[in-house]
Amino acid sequence: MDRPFIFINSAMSADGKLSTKERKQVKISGKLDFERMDELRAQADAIMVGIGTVLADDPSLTVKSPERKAARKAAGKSENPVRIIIDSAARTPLDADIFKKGEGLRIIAVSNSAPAEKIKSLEEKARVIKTGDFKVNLPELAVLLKEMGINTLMVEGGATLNWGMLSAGLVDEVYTFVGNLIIGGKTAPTFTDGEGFTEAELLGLELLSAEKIEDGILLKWKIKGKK
Ligand SMILES: NC(=O)c1ccc[n+]([C@@H]2O[C@H](COP(=O)([O-])OP(=O)(O)OC[C@H]3O[C@@H](n4cnc5c(N)ncnc54)[C@H](O)[C@@H]3O)[C@@H](O)[C@H]2O)c1
Ligand SMILES: Nc1nc(=O)c(N)c(NC[C@H](O)[C@H](O)[C@H](O)COP(=O)(O)O)[nH]1
Repeated sequence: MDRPFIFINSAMSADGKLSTKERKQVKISGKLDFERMDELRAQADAIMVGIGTVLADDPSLTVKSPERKAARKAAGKSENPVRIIIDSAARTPLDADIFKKGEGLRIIAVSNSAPAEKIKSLEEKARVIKTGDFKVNLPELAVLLKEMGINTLMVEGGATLNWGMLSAGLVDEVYTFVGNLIIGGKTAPTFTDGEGFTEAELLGLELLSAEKIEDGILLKWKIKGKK
């Protein structure tokens, strides 16, 4: 399948959570890891999050550093990568920060069962791509994104989208910043939620690097496929 190089970059607590049991955003990264994330964003052709993240965090998904934005412009690119929301039912709020902040193309991926009137209102703010009957068909979307010239795609989460991408075999590398805190909670989102693999489907990884950053550790993994 001709698709972009796809990596996930998320921050999780030492006990593997992405946020609290109320899905409240937690500042897990320190200054240096946010800097690292900003650099990853600036180097990426596109950034992708799920609608759950948009509804919980209202992220702008913009590049923060003026130097990085200038470097992108000097290279003839938009100051921000393409920003993509995976949103089966077209629930993205029209006043979401992602529409208000920064220049650059926004893409909302919806399923074929999304309400027509919601799609119509989103089309004034973003390019809407319809794929999948009830939930977004991620493999099909990946091929479309590659055809659009997106060669490097950064997935920032959340928990369910990470599952969707990993279980579809669409992820090449995973970068997890493990922060120095415990969040706990049976219902708190983890790095990978969703249905979960059976013993026969476990996903094998190759450790690429482990690096201490401030009080946390950055683990970089290459996906090897079924263990
Ligand atoms: N710490 C971090 O790095 C980080 C990063 C992002 C999000 N978060 C946290 O994660 C939580 C959000 O995670 P979440 O799991 O609720 O939502 P999510 O952001 O993973 O969005 C998942 C939603 O995307 C949609 N979707 C459509 N097609 C899909 C498919 N094929 N596969 C998977 N999803 C599909 C569905 O509506 C699904 O519910 C928030 O609390 C947020 O703060 C943390
Ligand atoms: N790398 C990272 N470390 C964290 O500690 C944390 N909570 C997130 N969460 C990711 C989520 O997408 C955030 O909501 C955006 O990172 C908000 O920042 P922006 O407005 O997008 O710049 N990501």
